[in-house]
Amino acid sequence: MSLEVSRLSKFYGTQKALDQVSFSAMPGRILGFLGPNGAGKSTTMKIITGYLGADSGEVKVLGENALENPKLVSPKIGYLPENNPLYPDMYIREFLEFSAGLYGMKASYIKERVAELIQKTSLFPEQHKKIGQLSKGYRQRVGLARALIHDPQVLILDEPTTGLDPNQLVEIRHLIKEVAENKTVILSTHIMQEVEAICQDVVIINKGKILAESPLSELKAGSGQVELVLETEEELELVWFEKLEKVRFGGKGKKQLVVETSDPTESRKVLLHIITARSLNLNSLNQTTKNLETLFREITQNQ
Ligand SMILES: Nc1ncnc2c1ncn2[C@@H]1O[C@H](COP(=O)(O)OP(=O)(O)OP(=O)(O)O)[C@@H](O)[C@H]1O
Repeated sequence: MSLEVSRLSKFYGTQKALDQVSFSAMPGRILGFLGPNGAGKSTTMKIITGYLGADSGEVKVLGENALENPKLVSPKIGYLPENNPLYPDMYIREFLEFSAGLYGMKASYIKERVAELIQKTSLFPEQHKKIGQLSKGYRQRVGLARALIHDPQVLILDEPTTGLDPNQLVEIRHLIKEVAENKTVILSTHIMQEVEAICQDVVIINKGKILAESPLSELKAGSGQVELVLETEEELELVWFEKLEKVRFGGKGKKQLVVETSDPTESRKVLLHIITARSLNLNSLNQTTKNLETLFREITQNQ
């Protein structure tokens, strides 16, 4: 484990923002930190990165106690905060050189490192612009380059793709995936597709409490539930399928039925029996695992 968060609690006044939060992250993997608005994601990230104190609990980064030794730990962490604070009047190169200087890097190495990161984050075409003149996607690249400048082993990214257009979104995700190799990455997001696209592990937080922590594949498989999606030529009625427990119409309306089941073989038999008995024309019958969005809604709404 390169990052271990244990029983972290945090109050803002009388409001408990974090309640015994524990989870861990491993090198070479991207952990999706998922939660609705106000769940406690940014608060957790600010505590890990030393920007905020905790009321109780422990954070260990590469074996070091981050809350007790922030100066020792902060060089090991790269942080892209939610609002990506940058200096709009600075030029990209100037800003990155300035940031590198804050880590006490040698002047002779700074230029080389900045050039390397400009290349890596594809900032090259915009490199002569001031930060204030950049599009949001390019500003995120600068934020990422800034977070990576000291080659940290742990990377904390707070909603790195919020507000990006679909093309920028794909590019930034690709970039995160690329820079994540050999690092431990925690990425907070509301976007389930993002987690499905680039994360191997998932932690779900709601109202300051951890509700799930698992590899993504296990979370999806472990629900034990699959969905059968049936499409017919004719409109259907839910009462015909009352033998099956969880049945609803799908997104396509009354010609599409979704059956949630832990026994797909038996449910498929029942469905086909009804189709035959009612002489309906079957267009398709497919099986899918539950997507993360459905699981997330179930996990957070059952709290
Ligand atoms: N500085 C603060 N003072 C008082 N309350 C705060 C402060 N920062 C956060 N909170 C509250 O703590 C809770 C957790 O907030 P936090 O920003 O950590 O959630 P989040 O999961 O990052 O939300 P979002 O996805 O909306 O960014 C919220 O109820 C929020 O209003």
